[in-house]
Amino acid sequence: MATPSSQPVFRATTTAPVNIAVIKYWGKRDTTLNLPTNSSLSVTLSQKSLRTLTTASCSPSYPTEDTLNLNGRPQEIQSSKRTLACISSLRTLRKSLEDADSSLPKLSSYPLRIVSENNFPTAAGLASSAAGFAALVRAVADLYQLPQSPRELSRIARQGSGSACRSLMGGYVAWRTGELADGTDSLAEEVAPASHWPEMRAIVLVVSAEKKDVSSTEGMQTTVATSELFAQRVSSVVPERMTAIEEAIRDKDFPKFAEITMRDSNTFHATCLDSWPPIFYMNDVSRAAVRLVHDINNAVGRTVAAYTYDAGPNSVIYYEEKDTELVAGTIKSILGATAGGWDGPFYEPLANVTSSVSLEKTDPRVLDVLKNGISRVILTGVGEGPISVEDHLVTETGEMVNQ
Ligand SMILES: Nc1ncnc2c1ncn2[C@@H]1O[C@H](COP(=O)(O)OP(=O)(O)OP(=O)(O)O)[C@@H](O)[C@H]1O
Ligand SMILES: C[C@@](O)(CCOP(=O)(O)OP(=O)(O)O)CC(=O)O
Repeated sequence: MATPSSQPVFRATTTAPVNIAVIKYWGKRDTTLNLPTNSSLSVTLSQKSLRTLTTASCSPSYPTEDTLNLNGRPQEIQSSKRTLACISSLRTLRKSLEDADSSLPKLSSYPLRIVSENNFPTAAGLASSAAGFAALVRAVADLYQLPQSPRELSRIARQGSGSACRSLMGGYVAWRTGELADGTDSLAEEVAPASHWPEMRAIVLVVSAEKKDVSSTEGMQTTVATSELFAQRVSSVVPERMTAIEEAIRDKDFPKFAEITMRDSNTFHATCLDSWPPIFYMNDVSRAAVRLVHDINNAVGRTVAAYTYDAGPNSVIYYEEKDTELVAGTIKSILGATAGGWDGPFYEPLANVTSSVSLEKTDPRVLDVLKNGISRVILTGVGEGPISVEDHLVTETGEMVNQ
């Protein structure tokens, strides 16, 4: 795939983070535009542990079709309406810049070569689509030197995967459902930067890195069509929780943040169970982690930990740095220091942690299920949005860098 050196190759590379919602997006009111039935709110996680790296490049010398290579494998993007929708919106914005300034190179007319890698399992409930589409949109927008803000770009990333619109920003991010039929007001916005509440930590208990049975897209449509609980979630439960959790974030009120987070995860999974046929994302290991978190909070006498589950069995447990020993230390005492492959940017401080909460009231079977069921533990925390880097996955002459 060598490119003649006389032809220029334009490149831009970015990293993008995953985000884990504390008020869940579940349900679409428009499947083509990918518009949600309710607002949602997430915490962007540090890219020191989980991140997508994407290079967008274009050249007049590339073969005619746009291409995307993910983790070393060519993807069928011509049949991926979502990827095509993102690329087409970005190209239209570039074209209008070129129409207004004839001195600009005609990048919008060149084929794109996009190369991406996720440093964690794809399609396994670790929000790869969120980081992946956010990185794709940010990288192409940078390549095209678009002036649009992350908020404006979130409208485009949303078409790739709803949750991706929240990964264009760091910290605490809301995706407002919007009211307009064309979706122009359905955008993500930063509620607070990571620096407002940098003490927020997250421990990810990887229960399964397998591809899940029911995709989020399919699962949420079944829920919208069949769950009787769902209407109430959308009309009153989520709007009240959005207001309350934004107050909790503003006041850095962890117990309030934690209760809303756990309740919203539970309500979301209740609507899955109430779907017809029912959808199960949590399993015995997930439920054991729920029990553990409640036991830790009871033993400590205040709420120090909050679980949440996406469309899969993996637990994400939020806590504040000051409670690292009580939360991460206790989990380490159950799983062992090395069992489960602990890693992440916040692991080092845990190396010497010995104290933990007494779990004498916890059913020993819960501890066994956790010990046997968790394959990996990632210690991370709130982090920044996409970062522009020079670590290109496409060479100056347009070839893919060997990964
Ligand atoms: N780096 C990437 N670049 C472009 N697209 C990606 C990238 N990573 C993932 N995707 C897209 O996202 C899809 C996976 O999304 P899916 O929602 O099934 O899983 P997930 O996001 O890992 O899990 P969940 O949404 O439940 O947390 C992939 O099949 C691919 O189409
Ligand atoms: C449970 C969730 O993680 C669902 C995420 O759904 P997706 O964003 O993956 O769905 P699509 O828009 O169909 O791609 C909750 C959340 O992240 O808010």
